[in-house]
Amino acid sequence: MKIQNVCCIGAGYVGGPTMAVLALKNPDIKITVVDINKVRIAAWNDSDFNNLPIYEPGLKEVVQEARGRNLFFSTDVEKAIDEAEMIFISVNTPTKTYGKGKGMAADLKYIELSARQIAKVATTDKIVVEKSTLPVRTAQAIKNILDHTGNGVKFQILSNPEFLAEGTAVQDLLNPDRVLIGGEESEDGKEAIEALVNIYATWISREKILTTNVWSSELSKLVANAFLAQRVSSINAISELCEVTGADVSEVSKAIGMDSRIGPKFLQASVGFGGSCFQKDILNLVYIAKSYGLNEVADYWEQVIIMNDHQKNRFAENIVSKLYNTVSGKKITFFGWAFKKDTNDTRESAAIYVADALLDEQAEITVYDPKVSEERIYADLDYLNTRSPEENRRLVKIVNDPYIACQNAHAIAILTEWDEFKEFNWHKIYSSVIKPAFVFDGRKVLDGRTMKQLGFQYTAIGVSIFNSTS
Ligand SMILES: NC(=O)C1=CN([C@@H]2O[C@H](COP(=O)(O)OP(=O)(O)OC[C@H]3O[C@@H](n4cnc5c(N)ncnc54)[C@H](O)[C@@H]3O)[C@@H](O)[C@H]2O)C=CC1
Ligand SMILES: O=C(O)[C@H]1O[C@H](OP(=O)(O)OP(=O)(O)OC[C@H]2O[C@@H](n3ccc(=O)[nH]c3=O)[C@H](O)[C@@H]2O)[C@H](O)[C@@H](O)[C@@H]1O
Repeated sequence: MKIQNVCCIGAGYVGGPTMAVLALKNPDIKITVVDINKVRIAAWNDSDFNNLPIYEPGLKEVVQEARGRNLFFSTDVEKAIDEAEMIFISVNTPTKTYGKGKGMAADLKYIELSARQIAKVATTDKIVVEKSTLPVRTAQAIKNILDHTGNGVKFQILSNPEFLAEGTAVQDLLNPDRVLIGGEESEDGKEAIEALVNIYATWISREKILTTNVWSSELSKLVANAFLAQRVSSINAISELCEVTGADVSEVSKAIGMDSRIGPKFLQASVGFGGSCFQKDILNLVYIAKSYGLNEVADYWEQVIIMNDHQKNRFAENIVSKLYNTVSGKKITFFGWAFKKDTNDTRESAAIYVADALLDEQAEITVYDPKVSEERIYADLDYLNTRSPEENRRLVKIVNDPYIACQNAHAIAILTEWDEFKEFNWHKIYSSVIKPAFVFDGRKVLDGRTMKQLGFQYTAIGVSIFNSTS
């Protein structure tokens, strides 16, 4: 089966870049990405490619080439569904904030709405592809909704989870470790799988395209994120031990990572992992395990989140204790607000929680982040509901110049590992801050020895206070 018309519901961090690359590599397939968010669609269609709603290195160039040729962004959801032979569902699946499973389970209301909309509009047979990250067995629910439309249309459901990481989305899409496609084991199922394999095979070698049953595919996505987050929590747990024993966590990471069975990636100690998915997907995994009565399994994975919360808290506590047990009325400069470098995404960023803890202690915070907007930072703080929006605006200032951000600061905290922080004129910064000049490096981006030579009281995650050389 040769697919000629594809629709993707959801023009977010996954739908936008994924479909842009699919369109780039399949110029003969018409791909329409739809969203109910008019502002987002307008930004995808902006004549200035610098105004795309998502910042990802290389994305602008891909959209520039494909948009208007075979890639389209639209708010006309029904038309795009009707015309498509294959429909990707790439809507958000946040943690539930109400009712049963609150704070743990995935909220599938946007998935259900998408399925209902497909059921309502479809007049020809469709392949529906789960691109969003979903609890295992969601395909069953989608199939139930679709199969009860009563209009004779046949649907095949595939699971095709996305493994891209933000900041490297385009590279990850162009050169993925693997593509995973789960489908029904029937003849129709196999045909649907093959149709999707063919789309990816235009640029990815077939050995990297893995096909499984639907449930393995759905579950593998949750498990992949859980394993990755577990590595971060594991090394972060060790970072605390390093701080009290004189070991240096970077040296430990290197030493263990050289064992080919462990490997060097994802062993970077930090102020805690953020991002829209790690926490949400592990909580979802925990919820699923509990719902099957697998309490030990649930407890095991929950510990990854507990450790991550602890890491964020202790970073904030350390700042307070080093600043003579009070930050009340003191200016703390944050370098970085995004959850990692090279993205403007701030969802679940450690910076939000560290800021909240310091604001509780009556600190005044000035933020510099090269990509995150002022509105976003205030929205993140307002969302917590810890204090009024007016209070957040009074206590938190956002500036575009890192040197102005540091003037008269009592401490500088590094929350995101932006490369440019290494290139700053730290000598100039030293002269403008209040002494002793404290720097708390939550990402280990700076060279400890140089910082100390410049006169800073420099503390980094996972480095012992007794170890003055690193
Ligand atoms: N952000 C990431 O790096 C990754 C995310 N994922 C998964 O992909 C899914 C999507 O994530 P993001 O793209 O980050 O979310 P997002 O929030 O950036 O985008 C989702 C979009 O779907 C739209 N939407 C919701 N309901 C709709 C409907 N009924 N009709 C039309 N549009 C609708 C929203 O307006 C929004 O623009 C989630 O399940 C997430 O877990 C998977 C891999 C990576
Ligand atoms: O499902 C998802 O949303 C995606 O989640 C992660 O991607 P992402 O969250 O974009 O970014 P990561 O590079 O995984 O980083 C996540 C967080 O962990 C932190 N991290 C990562 C690695 C590390 O060694 N140390 C560390 O603290 C990062 O700073 C960041 O806050 C996964 O890497 C992707 O494979 C997956 O598709």
